[in-house]
Amino acid sequence: MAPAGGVLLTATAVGVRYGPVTAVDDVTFEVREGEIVGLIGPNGAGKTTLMDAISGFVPATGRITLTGSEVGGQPPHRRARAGLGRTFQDIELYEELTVAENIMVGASHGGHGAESVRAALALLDISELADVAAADLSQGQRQLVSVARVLAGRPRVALLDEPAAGLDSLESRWLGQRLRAARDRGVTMLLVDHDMDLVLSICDRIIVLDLGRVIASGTPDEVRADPAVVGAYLGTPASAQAAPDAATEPAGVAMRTVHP
Ligand SMILES: Nc1ncnc2c1ncn2[C@@H]1O[C@H](COP(=O)(O)OP(=O)(O)OP(=O)(O)O)[C@@H](O)[C@H]1O
Repeated sequence: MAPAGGVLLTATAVGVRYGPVTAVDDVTFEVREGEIVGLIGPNGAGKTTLMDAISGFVPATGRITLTGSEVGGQPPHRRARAGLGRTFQDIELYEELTVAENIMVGASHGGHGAESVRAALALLDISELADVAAADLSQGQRQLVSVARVLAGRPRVALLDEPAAGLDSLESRWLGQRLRAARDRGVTMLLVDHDMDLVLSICDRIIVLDLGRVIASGTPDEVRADPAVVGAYLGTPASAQAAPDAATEPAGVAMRTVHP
C-alpha cells in the first residue's frame, strides 16, 4: 500500500497541444511523499509529453504545483532547482570517468559534492560502483547511474523517463529492486516505463493514459483488472471488453503480453 505522505506534486487539468494534436488532455493527479507513481499507456498516449509538461520542456495549460507552490510557467532549470529532478531517455556518460565523477560533473545545475554523490549511490545500493569506469558498466548499471545523478540533487520528486529502456527482464528486475530500496528510504518518484512487469511490481499507484487522457488510476491490482486499461492496450474499446470475471484470461496476463 502507498504510504500516507503529504502531497508533493499536483497536476490539475493539465493540457498540451501540438498544433491540431491534443497530446495531453485535462490530466489531473497527485504524487505523495514516499510513493512511486507509475505513468503508463500505449504508444502515443502522452506520457513523455506529460513528463515534459511537468518538468517545463513544453508549454502546458492547467496547474502544476510542487510542495504547494505553482511551478507551471517556470523554465526547466527553475523547476529542477525547486525539486523536480528528471532523467532522460538517452543516457550520456563520460566513458573514461568513474561513476562518482560522472555524477559530480553530470549534474544539470551546479554540480554535486562528494557527500551527495555517496548518498545517492547508497540510496540505490550501488556504492560499490563509485570507482568503476562508465565504460565498464552494464546497461542496467548505466540506467541506475542516471537515476543516481538525479538523486544526488536531492529532488523532492524524481521524474524517471523509461529507466528500464534497453534492459532485459533480469536487469529490469534488479533495477526495480534498487528503485524500491530508494523508495523505502524516502525517495518519491514518478516513473514512465513500457516494462509492465517493472511498473506493476514496484509502483504504489499507477495512472493510465490513453490518447492524452487519464483512463484509469489505482493500485497495480486495480489497474491490472480495469477493463478500460485492457481495452486500451489491446486496441479495443472498453465497452467491447468482456467483464473481468467473464474473461477467459486474467487481465494481468493480457497486459503482460503487450510490449512496445
Ligand atoms: N513535438 C511534437 N510535435 C507534434 N506532435 C507531437 C510531438 N511530440 C509528441 N507528439 C504527439 O503527441 C502525442 C503524444 O505523444 P507522446 O510522445 O507524449 O506519447 P508517449 O505516450 O510518450 O508515446 P511513446 O510510448 O511512444 O513514447 C502523439 O500523438 C504524438 O504524435
